[in-house]
Amino acid sequence: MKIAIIGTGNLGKSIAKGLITNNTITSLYLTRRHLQDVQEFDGYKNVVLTTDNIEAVKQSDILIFAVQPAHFEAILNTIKLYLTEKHVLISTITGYGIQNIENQVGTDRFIIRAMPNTAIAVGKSMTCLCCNTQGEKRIKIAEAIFNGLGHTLSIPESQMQAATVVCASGIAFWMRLIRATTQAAIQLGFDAKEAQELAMYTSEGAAHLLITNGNHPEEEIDRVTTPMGCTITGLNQMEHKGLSSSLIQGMVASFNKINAIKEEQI
Ligand SMILES: NC(=O)C1=CN([C@@H]2O[C@H](COP(=O)(O)OP(=O)(O)OC[C@H]3O[C@@H](n4cnc5c(N)ncnc54)[C@H](O)[C@@H]3O)[C@@H](O)[C@H]2O)C=CC1
Ligand SMILES: O=C(O)[C@@H]1CCC=N1
Repeated sequence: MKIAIIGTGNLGKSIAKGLITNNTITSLYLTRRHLQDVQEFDGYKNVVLTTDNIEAVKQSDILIFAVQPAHFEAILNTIKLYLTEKHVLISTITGYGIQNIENQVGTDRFIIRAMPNTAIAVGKSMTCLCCNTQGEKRIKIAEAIFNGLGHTLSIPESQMQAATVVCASGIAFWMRLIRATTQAAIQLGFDAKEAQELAMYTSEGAAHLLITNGNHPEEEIDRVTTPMGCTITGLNQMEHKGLSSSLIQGMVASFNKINAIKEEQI
């Protein structure tokens, strides 16, 4: 596949790492305004670093846009004259709807919105996908790319904002939970390195139990909570302090912030 990542910042670099590691690229153009910030990709076979978005578009079939929302419109304006029937446009941009993209480049383009997360760098992204009518003819290509770098789910565009919170911001939320677990483990007597090891692999195990067994979390919790035991004592104390409630409220606040970002764009 001939892929370009337009805007190789935090997410773009993560996608590039994933693509290079799983070796699905024929060529990979990485664009950024200042190339010194993407030097880590210099020297990889078939990877081209450039500040020239038009050149990247001309040389690629699949265009993955990973710029900040405020920069997207200007970039689409710059490249739209160079789009041909071969191009599949994949936007990872938060709060920027398909209709906005169509307004820039036309309804006859293959347009897909993808919401991956930074775990794409290690092939473990949960990526939600949606597309315009034309994009349905190319959605299999997007699924192939993102299934190679984790797990995908096709959703209606109306759920994309929620997917951004749950999946993309979700990496940060889970990191904070893992950090808090690490801090507790240190207080309980482990050194910092061991504490993080315990937190990381325990959270991995919990997720894998659900992925493998397909159970509801409470079913797995029931297997751990000995009556009058330490687990239920800890869990109940966490709920008294608002663990579930604060997570839910945080995620709803995050969701509402995307509406504010959208309004700033108008
Ligand atoms: N960071 C994340 O975990 C996720 C981010 N997103 C979305 O992806 C987009 C990018 O996010 P980040 O990577 O965090 O932002 P970022 O700011 O780290 O990266 C954007 C990059 O685009 C570059 N850029 C700006 N104008 C350019 C131009 N004209 N030509 C080439 N490059 C240009 C910037 O120099 C910057 O390196 C945003 O729209 C964000 O909402 C979506 C899912 C996850
Ligand atoms: O924080 C943000 O706004 C972006 C979108 C999801 C992850 N990073």
